[in-house]
Amino acid sequence: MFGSSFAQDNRFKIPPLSQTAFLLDFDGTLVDIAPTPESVVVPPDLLETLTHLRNACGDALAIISGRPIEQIDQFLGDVPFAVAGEHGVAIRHRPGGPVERAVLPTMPQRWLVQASDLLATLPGTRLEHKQGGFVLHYRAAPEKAEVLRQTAERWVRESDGAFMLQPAKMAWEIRPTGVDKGYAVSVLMETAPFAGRKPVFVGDDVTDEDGMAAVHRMGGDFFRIPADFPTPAVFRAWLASLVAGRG
Ligand SMILES: O=P(O)(O)OC[C@H]1O[C@H](O[C@H]2O[C@H](CO)[C@@H](O)[C@H](O)[C@H]2O)[C@H](O)[C@@H](O)[C@@H]1O
Repeated sequence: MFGSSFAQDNRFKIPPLSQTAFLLDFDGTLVDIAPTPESVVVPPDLLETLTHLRNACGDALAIISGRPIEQIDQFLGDVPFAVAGEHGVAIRHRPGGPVERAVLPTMPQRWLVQASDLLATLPGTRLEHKQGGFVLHYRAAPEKAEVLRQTAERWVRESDGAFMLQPAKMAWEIRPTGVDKGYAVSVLMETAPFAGRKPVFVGDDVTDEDGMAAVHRMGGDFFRIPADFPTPAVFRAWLASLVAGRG
C-alpha cells in the first residue's frame, strides 16, 4: 500500500535519476537488522534493484557503511560503484580500485585484550574487531549494555580525544575520531561520477547523521528509517519504484 503512494507524496520527490547521486547506508537501511552481523540477509531482488539504480544514475551509487569494505563486498559484490567502510575511515572510489584509508590514531592493543577478557565473562555479548577499533555487541544480552558502556567510556577518556564511543544498534563501538560518514560523502561527491549531482543519503542510525548533515550542507536530500521509510522493506520498495519509473 505504501509503495503505490510514493509518486503522490512530495516528501519523496527527488531530481531525475540522471542528476542524482545515491549514498546509502547498509544495516537497517538496505537490509533488515539481524541477530548477528553475519546473519544479515540480502533479499534476492535487492541486488537487481541496485543494479538498475546504478545504471539509471550513471554509476553514482555508493554504500556508506560502518562495516569494513570487505564485508559489504561479500553481501553486495560489485553492485555498488563506490564503497566507504568503517564510518568513512576506508573509501574505495570505484569497483576494483584501491582502498584509501585515512591516517588515524592506532588503537592500543591492550584495549582489545581487555575487551576480549571482559566479554568472555558476559554471556550473550560479542566482540567485533575492525582495523581501527572494535564493537561491543549486546543484542543477545541487553542487560549488559550499561557495564559495556561504562568500560568503553573509560577507554575513550584515557585516549584524550583520539577515540570516540559510537552508539550503535544494541552495540557500542570504539572508533578513531577524525573522519565520519559525512567525510566519506564529501570526498566521494568531489569526483566523478558523483560530482555535480544532487546527493541523496538514506540511513537509520546515529552514525548516519553525519552523512545526512553533509548532504544537507550540499543542498541534497536525506531520508531516515523509520521516520521517512518505516522499514528497510519500504525503503527497498521506494528504490524499486524509482527504477521502474514510478518514483
Ligand atoms: O553503517 P551500517 O552499514 O548501518 O553498519 C552499522 C553496523 O552494522 C552492524 O551491526 C548492526 O547490524 C547487525 C546486523 O543486523 C546487528 O546484529 C547489530 O546488533 C547491529 O549493531 C555491524 O556489525 C557493525 O560493524 C556496523 O558498524
